[in-house]
Amino acid sequence: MTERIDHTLRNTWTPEGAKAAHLPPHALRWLRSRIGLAEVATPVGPASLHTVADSALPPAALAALVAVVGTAGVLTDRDARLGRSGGLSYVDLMRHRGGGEPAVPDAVVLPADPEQVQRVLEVCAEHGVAVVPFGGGTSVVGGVNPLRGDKASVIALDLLRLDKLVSVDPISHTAVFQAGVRAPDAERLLEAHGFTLGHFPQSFERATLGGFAATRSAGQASAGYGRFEDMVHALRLATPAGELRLGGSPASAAGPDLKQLVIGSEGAFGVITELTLRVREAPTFHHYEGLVLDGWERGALALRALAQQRVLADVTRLSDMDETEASLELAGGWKGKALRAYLRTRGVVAPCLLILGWETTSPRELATRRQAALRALREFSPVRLGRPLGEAWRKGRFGGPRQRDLLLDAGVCVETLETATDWAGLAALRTGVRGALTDSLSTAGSRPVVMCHVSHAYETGASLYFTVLSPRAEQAPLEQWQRAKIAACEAIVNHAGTITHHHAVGVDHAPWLAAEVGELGLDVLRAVKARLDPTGVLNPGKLVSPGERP
Ligand SMILES: Cc1cc2nc3c(=O)[nH]c(=O)nc-3n(C[C@H](O)[C@H](O)[C@H](O)COP(=O)(O)OP(=O)(O)OC[C@H]3O[C@@H](n4cnc5c(N)ncnc54)[C@H](O)[C@@H]3O)c2cc1C
Repeated sequence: MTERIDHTLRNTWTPEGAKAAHLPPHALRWLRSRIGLAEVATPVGPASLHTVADSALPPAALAALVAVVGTAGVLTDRDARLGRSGGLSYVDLMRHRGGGEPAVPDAVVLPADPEQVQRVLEVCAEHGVAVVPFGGGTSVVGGVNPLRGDKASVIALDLLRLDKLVSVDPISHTAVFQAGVRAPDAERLLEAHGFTLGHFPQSFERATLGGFAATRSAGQASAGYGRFEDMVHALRLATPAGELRLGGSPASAAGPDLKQLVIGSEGAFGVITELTLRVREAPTFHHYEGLVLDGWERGALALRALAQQRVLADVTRLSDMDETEASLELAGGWKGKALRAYLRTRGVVAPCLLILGWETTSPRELATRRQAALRALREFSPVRLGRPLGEAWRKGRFGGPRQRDLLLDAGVCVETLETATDWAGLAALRTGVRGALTDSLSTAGSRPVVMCHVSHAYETGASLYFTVLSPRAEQAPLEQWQRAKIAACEAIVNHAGTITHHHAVGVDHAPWLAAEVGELGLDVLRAVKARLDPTGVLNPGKLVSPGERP
């Protein structure tokens, strides 16, 4: 058995909270002058402040669930339920800082294997109990909100006991995992066999393999290892209508790929219980370095060249000027100042940081790939800053959520959103979303910083990932962000962006899904759900239950 996540931690990333990160005094000064941040502290409130209603699970349903998973497998205590009260978006986190009461499930059910998951779903369908599959609970789109839909009660179906590596096939380079395995545990378990999955999203420390598959996740090294859907060789899906076992061939022409229909179904079609994943030989050579390009337009051209010449590094990440400035200010001190001075001497007026990272099993492969990438970049005149900057990025690659806790404590409205489009439309999409966020969050006394980076580049286009820092409104802080998010979503669909490149649809993006797949497309998804989940118990309000566009 592997290490378990503390799900009762719903208000900070780690038990240490803001103490796990460091914001130097000059960074706070920079924030005050750049966004007009006032001195407000909004600490995490104690869990005891929340009102948690008694469990509404009917006694007959409770007894039937206990019969499947045992008494220890059904938790109805306050802390366990409050611990599955939502994901980890800004809005979720603010609910623990006096921003309103979180919705709480009526029970937490902990099946121990795929067969128990199947039987739990059958019990819930029979008793009309809504089911929210719960992996790492890191959703930032309301994916694990315990909504009841038209049911009187709801359980969080927590997969934490499905934590086993079932088998490894060193010949085919595949590994079978239960769906509740956390990403760091998966890497540890594979390391013993000389393999890696290579999936490193920023939520790596807490998220699970089942959650990655259910949301079509993309890790920081997606250029090298692919997105999560590229890694899924086969899967098992428990549904109220029975079990689906899909995939298993390296490729197939047997009709549309049903496995891909399940990947990204966000718990609305069934519960992924087991995944056969493609694994790769664990790298023995790592090389990360930093470069600077002058201006976003030149940076985007450089990325396109790398992608279309098929010489992307495994990690390829371009920050725009605002993100480069903020990274230097929030981390930098004298080093940041020195770097800026050096870049000025090199004639760079709009520094955009490019991180390139290679992970290989031979030094020769590393050298060949690196040289090919640097050759492709030459015409864009990058300033090479060497390995220390690249290695510093690698070291801090999972630090964002810790720094977020600290910024939340300091009264900052800090949130991210993401999209993608083709290269031809990328500049307009970025301008449109930046404009929407800036207009929505600007007030007489303050203006937000809207930062952007590309961390996933493809031959045909790229993702855009926005991070917003704004002074938190004293009145109605949740509405402040929700207005900005709506404005950004409208800008995304109006500029032909996808409503989500890797965070998934959940509750938050559901009103815009029709703009992407059309009403007929939505009907197709609803028809699939109706066949697999005829009584509609699975994850109500997510993916295929869109409200009106606000
Ligand atoms: C700080 C932070 C950084 C993040 N960075 C990234 C990133 O770099 N890349 C990225 O892709 N995402 C990122 N995310 C989003 C999130 O981590 C991903 O969506 C992740 O895939 C969710 O995994 P999880 O195990 O936490 O799933 P959960 O949050 O528990 O669930 C997500 C959705 O999937 C469903 N679900 C979970 N498990 C199953 C299952 N076994 N079967 C069926 N449905 C299931 C849930 O009901 C829910 O709808 C980030 C989130 C945070 C908070």
